[in-house]
Amino acid sequence: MGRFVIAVLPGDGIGPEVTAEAVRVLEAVGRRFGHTFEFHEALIGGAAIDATGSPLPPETLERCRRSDAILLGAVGGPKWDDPTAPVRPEQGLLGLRKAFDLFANLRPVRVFPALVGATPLKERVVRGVDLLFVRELTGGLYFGPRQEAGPDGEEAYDTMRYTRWEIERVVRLAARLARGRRKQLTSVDKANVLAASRLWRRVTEEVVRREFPDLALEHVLVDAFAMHLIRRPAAFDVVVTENMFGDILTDEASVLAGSMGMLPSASLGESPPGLFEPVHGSAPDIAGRNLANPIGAILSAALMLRYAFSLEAEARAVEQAVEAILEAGYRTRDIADGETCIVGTREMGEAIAQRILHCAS
Ligand SMILES: NC(=O)C1=CN([C@@H]2O[C@H](COP(=O)(O)OP(=O)(O)OC[C@H]3O[C@@H](n4cnc5c(N)ncnc54)[C@H](O)[C@@H]3O)[C@@H](O)[C@H]2O)C=CC1
Ligand SMILES: CC(C)CC(=O)C(=O)O
Ligand SMILES: [Mg+2]
Repeated sequence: MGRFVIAVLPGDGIGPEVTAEAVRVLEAVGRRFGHTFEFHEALIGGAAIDATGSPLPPETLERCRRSDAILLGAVGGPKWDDPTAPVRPEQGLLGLRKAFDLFANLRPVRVFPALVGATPLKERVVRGVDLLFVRELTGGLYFGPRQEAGPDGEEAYDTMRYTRWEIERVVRLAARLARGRRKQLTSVDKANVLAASRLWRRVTEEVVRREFPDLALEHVLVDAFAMHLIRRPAAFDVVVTENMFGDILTDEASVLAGSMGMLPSASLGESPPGLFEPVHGSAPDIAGRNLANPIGAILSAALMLRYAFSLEAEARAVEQAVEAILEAGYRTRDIADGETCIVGTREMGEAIAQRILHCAS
């Protein structure tokens, strides 16, 4: 019977709506398995800018530091989109990832059998897809030197910079995960053009051939991979790639799973706390209307149980509850195909929580 402290950072837009459902599900897990989860809310993103002027206030960092894991919703929205503003909501999230050195972002993409019909792709393409993206999260273009605008405002740049050490540690983690799966590792880069990608490919090749000779390793250029991902997704197992490529490819991969609202993520460093958040953003177009799909956030809570607390049976109970509720026909609007029961964010969370509480296995 464990006791775990969780920092909850709801953020903006649909963030508070989906994190509330992930908390509801964790509470159900606590009741069913006899654990105590202690939740402490803190501000991040636009909500934090409004309240304190900073997208990542020191109190939030301190709260996270004193927690075993962090559950986050999403940040950003039109209210804070002024390009001349001195601070932006996204800086809060990037700052949090950097502060805890969360260099590996695990983004599993699984197609639930009940949702095969929810994607515009052919059934034979998506059935059985089970991918794990490992996205480097604290380097590359999102963290390299940048110039917002030159003196005349007519020039700007961002820099993709990687060191051997940054590549080695994320590739090792991806390779270890591949070992526990189908032993297939795909590294995605743009080595025909980018120097950082050539280093990425060289280091990946060395690490995997030397330390993981049992894995099948292939290198694929990112533009072609974007095409393979929707033509033959079942051909891949673990995909490791740099920060921005991973960001873009996983939004694309959400089409396989049926919706942006379906994908979870776990951001891990060498030590706790890890950060657990859905892949999607703050979805201002549907915020505040009980329309958001909370499954990405709920599956992120499952990843928290697995990776932060080593509670594998509990993680599986959440994943099985999601699967069962989808099989039973529950659908939020984004995954509805016309024949199933359309429910709101809260009803979907409640159904999954009830399933966890009342299902024996
Ligand atoms: N991790 C984060 O906090 C992220 C934040 N953002 C921010 O979010 C804001 C909106 O960005 P967008 O480009 O619109 O991306 P988005 O991911 O918020 O939304 C893209 C589309 O997917 C839909 N969608 C997203 N999550 C959904 C859910 N749970 N259920 C049902 N539908 C869902 C939205 O309604 C929208 O049509 C921006 O301010 C952006 O900077 C974007 C990506 C990640
Ligand atoms: C800083 C985030 C807004 C970047 C992003 O889209 C993501 O991590 O998914
Ligand atoms: Mg993204």
